[in-house]
Amino acid sequence: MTDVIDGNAVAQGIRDDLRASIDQLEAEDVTPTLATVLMSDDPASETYVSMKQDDCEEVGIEAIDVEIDSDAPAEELFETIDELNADENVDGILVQMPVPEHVDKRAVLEVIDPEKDVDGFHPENVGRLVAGNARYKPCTPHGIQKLLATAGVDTEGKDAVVVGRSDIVGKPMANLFMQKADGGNATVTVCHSRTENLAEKTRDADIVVAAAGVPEMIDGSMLSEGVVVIDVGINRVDADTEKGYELIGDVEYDSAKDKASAITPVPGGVGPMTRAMLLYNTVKAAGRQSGVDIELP
Ligand SMILES: Nc1nc2c(c(=O)[nH]1)N[C@@H](CN(C=O)c1ccc(C(=O)N[C@@H](CCC(=O)O)C(=O)O)cc1)CN2
Repeated sequence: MTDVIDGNAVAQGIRDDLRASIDQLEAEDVTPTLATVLMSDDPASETYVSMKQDDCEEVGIEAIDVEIDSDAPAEELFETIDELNADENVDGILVQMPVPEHVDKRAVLEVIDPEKDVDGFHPENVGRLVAGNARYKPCTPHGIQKLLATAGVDTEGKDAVVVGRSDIVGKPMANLFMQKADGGNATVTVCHSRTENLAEKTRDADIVVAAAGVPEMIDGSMLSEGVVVIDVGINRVDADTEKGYELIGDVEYDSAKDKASAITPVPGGVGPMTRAMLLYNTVKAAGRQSGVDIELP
């Protein structure tokens, strides 16, 4: 029997558990506050930001919603970040990615105050993560570690193959898997668009994290019996549905499920965990910046 890992349920558990930490902050008159900044007309990005706002409301995090025209000058975004950096009431700042092409993404990540960088994308936070002393773990790979732990998958000594080398998922995931820490101690292979014989690599894996953004690029023929499959892909493809599209992962679900001991679905797998770990980082940021010593789940 394949364990279909229910990301919605695990994420709900994290949101419920975070209530106790938020209560600890509230007892000291601290309301954790997250500012989301959206500079995009991409419908998927709009959906994610709106879901993040709703999640904040559910758990008692104050959410500030900043929207900037996608064709506004880049300076408008930089000025907004400066203001949010200076605002003592703001604990966390999230600039939804991707930003428009005329905006220098790396410069954006560098101007966010590292203490407020709840995405964990600032170079200082990336460096701390690689050094094994993370301030804020990036939300998606952190969420995947939580999913694996909840599903009882021990990564120690396992062969983990990460397909995709993005700054948001692939690179931090590979780093976390290789660390001498819980959720790490794996032997890690990172595959990408120039990898030759991908199927040979994925067939050797105990754990496959598919994060390439290519619909159904990994199917059952590329996997070994008993593998754990984590599907990060959330691809909108045209379909005859009410919304006009359906969500497809980077994994061909049915054939992969036949091989897997555990697998995440799309939707309802990694996506909700990305959002839950953003709340976690925001509460952590509020604790750090207020000096209130909170316990985190
Ligand atoms: N600043 C950031 N930008 C982006 C990040 C990030 O971590 N920080 N990650 C991705 C996308 N992402 C976060 O914003 C994200 C993706 C998916 C979901 C989600 O909840 N998906 C649902 C389905 C939602 C739907 O109906 O479309 C699911 O999988 O069940 C949340 C966040 C890029 N940008």
